[in-house]
Amino acid sequence: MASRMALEDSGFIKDVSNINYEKNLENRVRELEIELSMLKEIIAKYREELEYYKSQVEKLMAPPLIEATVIEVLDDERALVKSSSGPTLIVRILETIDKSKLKPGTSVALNQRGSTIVEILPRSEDPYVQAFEVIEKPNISYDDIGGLEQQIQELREAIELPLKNPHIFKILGIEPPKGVLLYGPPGCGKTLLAKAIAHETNATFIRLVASELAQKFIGEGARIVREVFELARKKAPSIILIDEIDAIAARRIDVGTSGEREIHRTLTQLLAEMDGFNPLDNVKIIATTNRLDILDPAILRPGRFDKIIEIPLPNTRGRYEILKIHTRKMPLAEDVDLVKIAQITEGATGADLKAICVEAALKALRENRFIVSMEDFNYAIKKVIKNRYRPYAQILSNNITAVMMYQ
Ligand SMILES: Nc1ncnc2c1ncn2[C@@H]1O[C@H](COP(=O)(O)OP(=O)(O)OP(=O)(O)O)[C@@H](O)[C@H]1O
Repeated sequence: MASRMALEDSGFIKDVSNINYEKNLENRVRELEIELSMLKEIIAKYREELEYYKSQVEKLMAPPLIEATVIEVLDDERALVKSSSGPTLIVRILETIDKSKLKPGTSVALNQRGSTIVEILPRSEDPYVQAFEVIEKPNISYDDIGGLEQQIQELREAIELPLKNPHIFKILGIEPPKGVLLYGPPGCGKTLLAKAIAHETNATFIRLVASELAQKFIGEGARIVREVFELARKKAPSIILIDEIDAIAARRIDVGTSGEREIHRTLTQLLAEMDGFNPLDNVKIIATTNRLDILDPAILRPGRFDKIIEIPLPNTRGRYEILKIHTRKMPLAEDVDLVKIAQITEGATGADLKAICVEAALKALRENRFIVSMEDFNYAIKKVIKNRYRPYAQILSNNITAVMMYQ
């Protein structure tokens, strides 16, 4: 007891409790600092959330924008558009818009006054863009087409010559065909030919898939056909490609259902558009079909699709030419014999031959080789045949004899 009193007198005990007290305080300060920084983080998070909700409210309160489709970009500041409400307008382009993305057919949003393009809409939201595709100048040339020399010649006479030298037809007093119908099995180069013709004539290429008009754009077919011809005239010289025309132009026994009536309206509009322009205008129409036999004779009348060209399955020489094109940039091993491949792929379409080349190259790549061998091609032929055809491959020792049949 006496010693404690002595310690107290000396101030030692007081010092010890002071030290503890200060330590406690320091700890508390540290705790509070941690709490403070946590609270700051929480506040920042709430601020962020608040900003987000504010922007959402602003968006909800903003006036609606107007949807439109670009017809033509006039210069850096202005474009011609067709607004979804009907009229064709010349509008300004907001400075922040990436002008390289504005093309005929691009779907855009106009501000509420309909005076300025303020946004480029994603492709999938635009029914027009899905309904037809516009390519200013396709980069396919005649060199990219294997075989089909005679068909190319006929197309050049029917389309390229009147587009490039209309006066020749005037001098001779004859009318070139307005429309050309290409028919034959799928994947043999019909679309490719149409694109090549557009390329060689520097024409705008507008592709309309008729089956989509009939299935996806119900109730809009006739309007879309009208718009396509309007656009083609504005962008002339132009080539309109109507793929799978049988979807809207098949012979019909009766047009009873509303769907049938709608398809008939689309066809009527197409025929009216074709009848309405001069054969020497700068707009040409190419249609394709796999089913010539089911077409309504009305579309084959003079002044409509009065030139019919068959695009058949390629023969051996055609297959060789197509293989040469699709292996043009491929490093081939010495044992690769394209003539042999052409001989054993009877019945293959151009699309099949392309698939065989791609498949062979992929096999080499999978095996870390940068050179494609005959073995890769043999594998690819079997694979493509197996995927697309019924059992037609007979493997005879090291040789493959593939007999392909068009389904
Ligand atoms: N004669 C050919 N020369 C080179 N490649 C070809 C040829 N035919 C087809 N191909 C290849 O096959 C692909 C498909 O051909 P394309 O789209 O022109 O066929 P299509 O006859 O229009 O078929 P579909 O009737 O299905 O539309 C082409 O992109 C091309 O790579």
